[in-house]
Parts: sequence; structure tokens; C-alpha cells
Amino acid sequence: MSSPSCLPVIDVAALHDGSLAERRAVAEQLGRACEQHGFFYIVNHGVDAALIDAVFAASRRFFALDFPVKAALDKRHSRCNRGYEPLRAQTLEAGAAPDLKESFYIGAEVPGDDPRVLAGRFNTGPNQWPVQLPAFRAVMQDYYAQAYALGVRLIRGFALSLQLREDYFDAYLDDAAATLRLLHYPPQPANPAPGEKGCGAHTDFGGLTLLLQDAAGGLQVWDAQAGGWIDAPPIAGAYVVNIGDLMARWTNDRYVSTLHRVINHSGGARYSVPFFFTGNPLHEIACIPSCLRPGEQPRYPVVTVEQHQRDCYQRTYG
Ligand SMILES: O=C(O)CCC(=O)C(=O)O
Ligand SMILES: [Fe+2]
Repeated sequence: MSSPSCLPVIDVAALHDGSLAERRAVAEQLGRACEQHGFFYIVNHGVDAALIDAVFAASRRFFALDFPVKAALDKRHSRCNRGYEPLRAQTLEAGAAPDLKESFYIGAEVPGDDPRVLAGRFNTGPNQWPVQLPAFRAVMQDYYAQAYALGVRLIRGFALSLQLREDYFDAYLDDAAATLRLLHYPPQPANPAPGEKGCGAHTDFGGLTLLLQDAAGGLQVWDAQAGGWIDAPPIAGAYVVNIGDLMARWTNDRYVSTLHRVINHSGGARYSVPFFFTGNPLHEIACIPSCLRPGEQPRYPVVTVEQHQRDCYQRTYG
């Protein structure tokens, strides 16, 4: 099945209720998409559609709050990068103008006295919740759990797609860090600053990203073969999934981490919800031996998930 943008659409239902043979058949499609594009759509993903609607509704309500209410939850008040980030706070494309998006970061709720927090684990700790929106926290926590479980199913599928045991990545999947990020894009201005856009061209940092987008459109993906940008328009009920840098390193770039960006030409606001599956912070990412073709060397030094994530935040937040 092909989508309007030529990125593949993969039905992943079998990953949660299929036999091993059926899971392998899905995995084969995942593998092809990861090699060719690093980007694809998934349908029948098992995440509750009403919950997804509730996430968007809560996100719209949050961004509609008065600026001082949002600013009181600024992520600068958090030691673990949780909370609100105003427009133009991040520059995902080096050299371009800062991104025209405001956002809200959510992670697993970890109390401040948890040993992992006390040990200084990156991006780990309590969230900042907007108490003005009573349903917000429960909706986001339910969604976090369902998106996390979907991420696990897909990464197990990646293991099969690489002819590895299905549990090959399980140590990485155990106690994994992940980030749920709410994004709100104003319309692209009529006279943008040089390079100014919703979200500058970048690759994602982690293992895999699960992206929900509303109907506005504006996501573009770099097509290395054609040497140009292709649209990844919204498909109702589908996720856009992409490989992040960690999975690319792990597979020695057999699975590609592909540049993408957002330009919101819709004329109205755009809302999207990426879920970044980062992985167990202590896990070491070293080239998977079977991903080395004869005569090839690993392209990247071994890195822990946590060190890699720190480096990426440093790069885009300066
Ligand atoms: O808003 C989108 O559609 C994409 C956002 C994105 O690429 C990101 O946050 O990494
Ligand atoms: Fe991204």
C-alpha cells in the first residue's frame, strides 16, 4: 500500500495479535521502509483513537492558556527538561532562524527522590502539570503508556526485520526513557526571516519517533534519491514513524535517520504530537555485528543512550 507521498503505509496489527509468521511478514515491510526511507506510516497500531483525540484536545487547551500561565511551567524551572517551551526557543537546523513552534515536554513521572533522579540520570524526574486543566495529566499519562507499548512492539519488529531474535533489543527497551512532546505551530509568516519555519531540518535523536499530526500538513521529508523534499501529509488514523540517529548508528546506517522539517503553510495553527522513544539510558549502542557488510567498519564509536541524548540537546539548545 502506498500513500500520497510515496512513503509506505504499513498495517502493523499483527505485531500485537499475530503469529510469529505474521509478525515476520510485517517486519519485512518495516525493514524495507527503514532501509529505503527511514520514514513510513503505520495503521492498525493499537493506540486508542478516542485517546488520540483527547490528546489533541488537551494540547489545544493547553496552548490556548494565557502566556503567564504557560510561562509558570517553563522547562527552565525543571531539572529534567519537562514543561513549557516558548516560540523560537530551539534551533533544530543549525544556521537557520529559531523554530516557529511552542511546545510542552512530558516524560515518565519519576519522583524527585527516586534513585535514578538522585544519581543524576538525564531527563528523569517529575513533570510539571498544568493544574488549570484537570483532565490533562491523566490523558497524557494514558497516552504515554500506549505510545510506549507501541514503540516496544515496533522495535521488536525491527529486531525481526534485521534477522535477529525478537528479544534482541529487550535490554534497551527495559526501563526506557521516552518523551512525549506537544507542539503548536503558528502559521508561516508572510515575510519570514532567512530560513525561518516551523521546525528546521533535522534528524531525530533516539531510537524511533511516533508522530501524530493534525490535518494542517506541512511535514516534509528529505528524499536522498531525488535530492528534494517530499510531503508527508496527514493520513487520518495513521502515525508517521521515523528512525532516529540511535537506530541508524546501531545498524551502521543500514536503517536511515532521515532529515525532515515543518513549514506550516495551512494559514492556521498546526498541532502535532511526537513521541520520542529514546531507550534505556545506560544501554550501550554499538554496531550490530550482522549489520556490517564484508570489509565494512563500524562508522560510529560506541555511545550510551544517555550520552548521545545529552550531546543532541546540547547541540540544539546551545
Ligand atoms: O511537528 C511535526 O510534524 C514534526 C516535529 C518533529 O520533527 C520533531 O519534533 O522532531
Ligand atoms: Fe523530528
